[in-house]
Amino acid sequence: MSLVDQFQRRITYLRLSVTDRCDLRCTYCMPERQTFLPRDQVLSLEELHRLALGFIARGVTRIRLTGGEPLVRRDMIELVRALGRKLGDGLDELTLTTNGMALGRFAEDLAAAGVRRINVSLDTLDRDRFAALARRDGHGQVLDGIAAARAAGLAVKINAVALKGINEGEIPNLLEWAHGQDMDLTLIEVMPLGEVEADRVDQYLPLTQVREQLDRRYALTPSAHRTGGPARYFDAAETGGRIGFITPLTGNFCDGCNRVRVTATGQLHPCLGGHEMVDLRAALRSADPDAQLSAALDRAMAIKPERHGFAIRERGAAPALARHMSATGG
Ligand SMILES: Nc1nc2c(ncn2[C@@H]2O[C@H](COP(=O)(O)OP(=O)(O)OP(=O)(O)O)[C@@H](O)[C@H]2O)c(=O)[nH]1
Ligand SMILES: C[S@@+](CC[C@H](N)C(=O)[O-])C[C@H]1O[C@@H](n2cnc3c(N)ncnc32)[C@H](O)[C@@H]1O
Ligand code: SF4
Ligand code: SF4
Repeated sequence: MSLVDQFQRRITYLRLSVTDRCDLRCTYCMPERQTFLPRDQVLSLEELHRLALGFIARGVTRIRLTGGEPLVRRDMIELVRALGRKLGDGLDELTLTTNGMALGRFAEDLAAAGVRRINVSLDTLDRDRFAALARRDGHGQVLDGIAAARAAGLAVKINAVALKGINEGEIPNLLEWAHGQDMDLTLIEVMPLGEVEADRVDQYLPLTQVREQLDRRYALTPSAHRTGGPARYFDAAETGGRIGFITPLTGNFCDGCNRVRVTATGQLHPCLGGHEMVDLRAALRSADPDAQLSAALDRAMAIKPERHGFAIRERGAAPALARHMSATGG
C-alpha cells in the first residue's frame, strides 16, 4: 500500500542519510567543532539496505543518498551497488547529493551501479572564498571531482546556497560556468537549522533579490522541467541553460511535498523542518522487522506536518530546529 500523508500527499521519495560526518565544515551548515553521532548508533550497511527495501515495498520509487557527506562512509559504495540492483524493479532513480570531494575516487563506481545524475554542492568558484566558506582548502579537489563525474557519464547539477555578501556577487559567474558545461544550477535559501557560529540574519539572502539581479542580465522564462524536488526552474535565453530556485523562506513549496528523510541512526523525520520523529531502528531490530517497519511508516504518515515554520528575521534568534541539516540529511 502506498504512503499517503494526512494532507493527501503521496510519498514516493526517500532521502537517506548514510552518515552525519563530513570532510568539510561549511559555515552555514555546521560549526567547526561539530559533535557527530557515536558510530555504534549508526545503522549497518545491511540495516540501511533492508530499510530502503521497506520503503520500496511501500511505493517509494526514488532514493537519494545524502548526509553529512555520503562519500565519506567507507562502505557507501556497497549500498549503492545493492540498491542499484533494484533499479527497474521498484526503484526508478538512485542518486546522491555530495560535496564532490571524493568523486574522483567514486564516480565510475557510481555510474556502474546505475546512478545517472548527481547533485554537487559548490557555492563559489573562488578558491580562497571556498576555503573560508568550507573551512577546508578543497576547491581544486571538488572541480576535479565534478570533471570525473562528467567523464564517467553522470549528469551533474550544481547546488549553491545563496549567501549575503559572500557569494552574492558571484552568482552570474556561477551560472555562466555551470551552463557553459551543460550543468543546471540550483540556488538555495539558507535555512535556520542548527546552531552555527554566524547569525542567520547575516547569511540569509532572499532569492527574490537574486532573481531581480539576474533578471537585469538574463531573460529567464519558466521551464516545464520538474525533477520531483522543490526547485522551480527557468530557462536562461542567453546561456541556453536552466536555473532552479529553492525558496523555503520566500516561496513555500510544502504543498507538493513528496518526501521523507531518514538519518544514519534510522530516525525518520517526516519533515526537514519539524520535530516529528519515528524510530525505524527499533523496528529494524525487532522480532518482525518488515512488519514493524511498515507499521512505523504508517505512523510517520499520520504525523507528517503540513509545512515548516522557518523564519529568519530577528538577530540572535534560536534556530527553528536544533538539528543540523547534516544530521537530518540535506
Ligand atoms: N525545506 C526543504 N528544503 C529542501 C527539501 N528538499 C530539498 N531541499 C533543499 O534543497 C537542497 C537541494 O536538494 P537536492 O539534494 O539537490 O535535491 P532536490 O532539489 O530534491 O533534487 P532534484 O531531484 O535534483 O530536484 C537541499 O539540500 C535542501 O536545502 C525539502 O523537502 N524541504
Ligand atoms: C547537508 S548537505 C549533504 C550532502 C553533501 N555533504 C553536500 O554538501 O552536498 C546537502 C545540501 O544542504 C545544503 N545545506 C546545508 N546546510 C544548509 C542550511 N542551513 N540551509 C540551506 N541549505 C543547507 C548544502 O549546501 C548542500 O547543498
Ligand atoms: S553542506 Fe555538505 S559539505 Fe558542507 S559541511 Fe554540510 S554536509 Fe558537509
Ligand atoms: S519543509 Fe517539510 S513539508 Fe516542506 S517540503 Fe520540506 S519536508 Fe516537505
